[in-house]
Amino acid sequence: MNKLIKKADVLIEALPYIRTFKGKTVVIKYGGHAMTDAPLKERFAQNVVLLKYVGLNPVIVHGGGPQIDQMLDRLGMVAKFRHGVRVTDAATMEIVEMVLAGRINMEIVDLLNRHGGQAVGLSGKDGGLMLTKPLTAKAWAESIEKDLDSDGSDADFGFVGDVKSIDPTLLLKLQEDNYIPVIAPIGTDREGNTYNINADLVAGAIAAALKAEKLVMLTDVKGIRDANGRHLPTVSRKDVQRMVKRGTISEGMLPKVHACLDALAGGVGKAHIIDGRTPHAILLEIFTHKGIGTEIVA
Ligand SMILES: Nc1ncnc2c1ncn2[C@@H]1O[C@H](COP(=O)(O)OP(=O)(O)O)[C@@H](O)[C@H]1O
Ligand SMILES: CC(=O)N[C@@H](CCC(=O)OP(=O)(O)O)C(=O)O
Repeated sequence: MNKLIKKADVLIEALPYIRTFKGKTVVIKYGGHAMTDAPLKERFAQNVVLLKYVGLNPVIVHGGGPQIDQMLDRLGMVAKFRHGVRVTDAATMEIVEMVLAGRINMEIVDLLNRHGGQAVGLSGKDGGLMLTKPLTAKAWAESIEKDLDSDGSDADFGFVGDVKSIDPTLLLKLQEDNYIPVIAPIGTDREGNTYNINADLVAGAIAAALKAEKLVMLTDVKGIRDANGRHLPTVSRKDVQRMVKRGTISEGMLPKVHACLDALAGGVGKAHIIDGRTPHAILLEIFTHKGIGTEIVA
């Protein structure tokens, strides 16, 4: 009996959050490192569908970096990165689009639908959702606060893009009809060139365009660590800026925190970085007092 009462207590703990977030949008970035085994993927889908059923509007933006690497390897092609960005020539772009907008996007849509959601797969190309521009080495250096020229590697990234603008009309229409949009980080410019975009950047831009209540990034670490390796449950915009300057935040965490700060500046309520390998990470972060990851507050 006690066990059953505890179960009810857990549901009740979620009540104030369900009330607060009812009707609000939550953009979830599902990183390739968080898509590990099948049971974890099922739990991800259950979490997202539950959010929808209790009245939130989840929007998924997915990555798939490790899965692109695997496919390139199978085809005998070599994955090349410079400053955390995949150098994307025309042949690599074809594979990136096939893996992200094809395989991974469809897999997530299928998972959500099997768990009772009504998911729709998109890329930035659909319905004029996203306009893309080439990402120059200079712009990237500025965004990760590094001087790329100083180490002699300011060469072009190829078909790598940055978000120029988002038109949320299609997403709002889908939300109105109760669909869950699942977005691959691929877009075009006005000339029709296809670009590969870091999924963190796309998630941040979409969260800002939708003025989402929350941006939740699922990755493969517990959240942000301080200089002594201690987990930080809450950080402010200023804390993050200081940590970036000191080099405490580096590598793959840089585009993530930049996307989070941009989203907050664009009107998003809170950004969260959580370990997507923890079962039920999304529900634990959104519906419990303590949360499990790092929240970044404006
Ligand atoms: N201060 C920090 N706190 C936590 N992780 C950090 C920090 N600085 C750098 N990192 C690195 O960022 C990585 C997360 O980025 P990445 O692996 O690119 O994520 P994803 O593939 O999910 O987009 C972590 O594995 C960690 O090595
Ligand atoms: C330009 C660039 O690097 N694009 C990424 C897009 C996928 C991504 O961001 O995937 P994760 O979120 O799993 O890292 C790539 O090609 O790997």
